[in-house]
Amino acid sequence: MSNDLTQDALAYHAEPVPGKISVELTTSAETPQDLALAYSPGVAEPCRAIAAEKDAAYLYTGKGNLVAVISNGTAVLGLGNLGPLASKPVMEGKALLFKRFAGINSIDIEVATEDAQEFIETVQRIAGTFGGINLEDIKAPECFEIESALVELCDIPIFHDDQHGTAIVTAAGLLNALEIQGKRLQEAVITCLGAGAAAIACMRLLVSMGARRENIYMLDRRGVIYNGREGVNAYKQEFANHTDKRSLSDAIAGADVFIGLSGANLLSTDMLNSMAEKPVVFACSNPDPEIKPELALATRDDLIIATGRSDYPNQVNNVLGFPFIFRGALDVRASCINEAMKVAAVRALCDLAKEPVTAEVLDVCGLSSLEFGPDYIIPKPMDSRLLTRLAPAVARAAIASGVAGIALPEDYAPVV
Ligand SMILES: NC(=O)C1=CN([C@@H]2O[C@H](COP(=O)(O)OP(=O)(O)OC[C@H]3O[C@@H](n4cnc5c(N)ncnc54)[C@H](OP(=O)(O)O)[C@@H]3O)[C@@H](O)[C@H]2O)C=CC1
Ligand SMILES: CC(=O)C(=O)O
Ligand SMILES: [Mg+2]
Repeated sequence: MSNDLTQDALAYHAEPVPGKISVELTTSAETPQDLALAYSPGVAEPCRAIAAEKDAAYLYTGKGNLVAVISNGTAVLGLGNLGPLASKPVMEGKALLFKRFAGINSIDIEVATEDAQEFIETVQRIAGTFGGINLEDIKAPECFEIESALVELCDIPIFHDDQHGTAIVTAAGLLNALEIQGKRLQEAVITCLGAGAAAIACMRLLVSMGARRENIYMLDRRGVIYNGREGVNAYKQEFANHTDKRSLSDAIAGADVFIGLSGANLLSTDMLNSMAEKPVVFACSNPDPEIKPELALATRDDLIIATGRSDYPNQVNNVLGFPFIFRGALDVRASCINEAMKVAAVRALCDLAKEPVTAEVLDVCGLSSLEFGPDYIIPKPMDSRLLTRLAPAVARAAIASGVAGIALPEDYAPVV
């Protein structure tokens, strides 16, 4: 890679052919006999079988290993409302990650509407084609209504990645970072900048895992969300606090944890200096974090910092979650991705980070050594054990919580 990220990134997306994904055949289509099976007349047989029993679609079509990545482009990374077409590189990117890390076929679909009901109806009508649906980069608060409606309407997993993928990876990274800093989630004071899809879901999961609701200060563009503030939607209201803190400077003074799910360069060095000793800073806005790691580390040396990016240590990004969570869910034909499955993924991620890093990962990262500690709180996306640890943990949790459609084979070993 040269020093010109813009040129490199555009060239990467343009060559060898435009985009990042393609469709391949899985069976022979070379002879008239092949075509007589693949198309007319043979194709009528699986059609009849599926018409008689819909689960036959899992036997005779690609449905069971196909996930749609669906967006309307209203919250593209931290870039804002770029619209559906401009979100396509991100959605193709998610499809790439599904295939690369979990062997899941994935197609991006960009829906041209900002109306929640229109979006729901569009997705509901095409949902049966897929084994699961990954909603992506849909802004809050519409994303909450969209996801819960589709969960009710569809019998396949519907998963808003920016909510739950992010929450799972953030919770895992935070539990490990706090352990290294000698702190406990139950006592940690958490300042969360951002009150959208990712922030609300992250704070909800942290509370369900032991964080104290009253120790969380959530902020949006207008500052701290406090009891009695006007114009606060129901989702933000869940995190309204009894407090006279109003600004980020007020809310971050003395905090143990900063979680940024907002926008670029919003955390100043003065704010960082005002945090408690041994703080944890997750500056997770993409592509540009709330504070650059080099600036944060130059400001104080007792912190642990993570970002959402691949080019710094400690990548707290939903890529560590969604491919493997869907792999586990698809492999047992789960009807949804529930809390038990999410918590199983958090635990598996936490545990994997404490195991020795493999030579394969060190090699691909260009490192000679790496171990659990301030610069390694969470596994690297290239760690092939993510698949073999997270997918079975999620699949078993689906079975134990009664949402699996089929049993897991005893010798289950997911491969890409
Ligand atoms: N690392 C990771 O894995 C992930 C990172 N993210 C990042 O999180 C961010 C938010 O994404 P998402 O939740 O999907 O988007 P949403 O549009 O749903 O939410 C954005 C939130 O950020 C707040 N915000 C934006 N700018 C500021 C600001 N200057 N000061 C304070 N708050 C601000 C908004 O405030 P208001 O409500 O007032 O408009 C809103 O609450 C993005 O940068 C995204 O890249 C998201 C998912 C995964
Ligand atoms: C990583 C991701 O999904 C986001 O930043 O929106
Ligand atoms: Mg996203």
